[in-house]
Amino acid sequence: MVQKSETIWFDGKQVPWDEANVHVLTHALHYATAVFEGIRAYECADGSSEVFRLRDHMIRFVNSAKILGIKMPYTADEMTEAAIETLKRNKLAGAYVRPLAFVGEGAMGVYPGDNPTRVIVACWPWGAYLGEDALEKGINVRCSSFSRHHINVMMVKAKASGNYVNSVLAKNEALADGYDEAILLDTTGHVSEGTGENIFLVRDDIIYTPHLDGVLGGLTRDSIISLANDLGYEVREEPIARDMLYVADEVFFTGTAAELTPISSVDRRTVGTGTAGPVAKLLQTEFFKIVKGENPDYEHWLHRYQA
Ligand SMILES: Cc1[nH+]cc(COP(=O)(O)O)c(CN[C@@H](CCC(=O)O)C(=O)O)c1O
Repeated sequence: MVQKSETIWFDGKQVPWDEANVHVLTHALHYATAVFEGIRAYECADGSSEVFRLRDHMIRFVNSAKILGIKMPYTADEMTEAAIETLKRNKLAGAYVRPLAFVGEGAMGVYPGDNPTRVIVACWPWGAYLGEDALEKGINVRCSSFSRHHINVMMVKAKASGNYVNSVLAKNEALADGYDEAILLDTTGHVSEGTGENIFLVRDDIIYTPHLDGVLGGLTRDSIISLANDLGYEVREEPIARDMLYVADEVFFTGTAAELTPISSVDRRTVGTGTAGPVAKLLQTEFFKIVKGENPDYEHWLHRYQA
């Protein structure tokens, strides 16, 4: 259950959590005409807080609406301020931040007509996305029987609510089969991404990740690629066949909610030694130093605030 905070930013106003409601004939409830973001705020060692790559997330948020043709009444800068206002109003030093823009009530039917776009920002504490042990010990995953969207069926660069029906189907199947998470292949059978994460593998100290064509342009993926390059690793963005995962030295997920989560087995095949490998551990350690404001080289990624 989500741990409630006091208020939610709703169309420009702070509204009590339990009063942030909509009508059941809200267009987006029926037709998934909605886009969202997942952002994390972290409490830093010096007592301040920061929101990781906040403006980059809000640029993606506005672009997601543009891709879906949903009118967006606020700019990325206005949404950036709305997130900070809501974190401070709720005195949250660390939190998960969820902006959502959705087509409201009015006309029904596939065409949303001139129904209004409603926009919210909700913030709440959210710990380890895939379980407390996951970050340390890794998780067991399966390749899903569901393919990731073809890039001309769903617009995967948009963080669109409708894209997540595919994720829910894959996640439900994986959990029902005794796994922690699913990896989705694309319609050509190449490795795509997780239900809510990007994916990386390591082989002979070279890091591989699927190219951006068919996956959400993850900001954690982007950050880890920059960090890996800065640490001297070669990162190759290229098509990856499923069995490359089976013989990899390391495999791991990245995402705002998942942060950097090692994968210990794929389709019941142990990855490397079955625990977090040295490259994943190094990147995870350095990533957490960055998001907690302990590495000044990456200060430009941090939007500081005082809860
Ligand atoms: C499909 C997908 N791919 C990659 C990513 C990683 O993107 P980024 O967060 O910018 O590094 C996410 C984020 N998934 C968000 C939603 C999770 C949820 O269950 O809701 C998140 O991690 O916040 C995805 O949903």
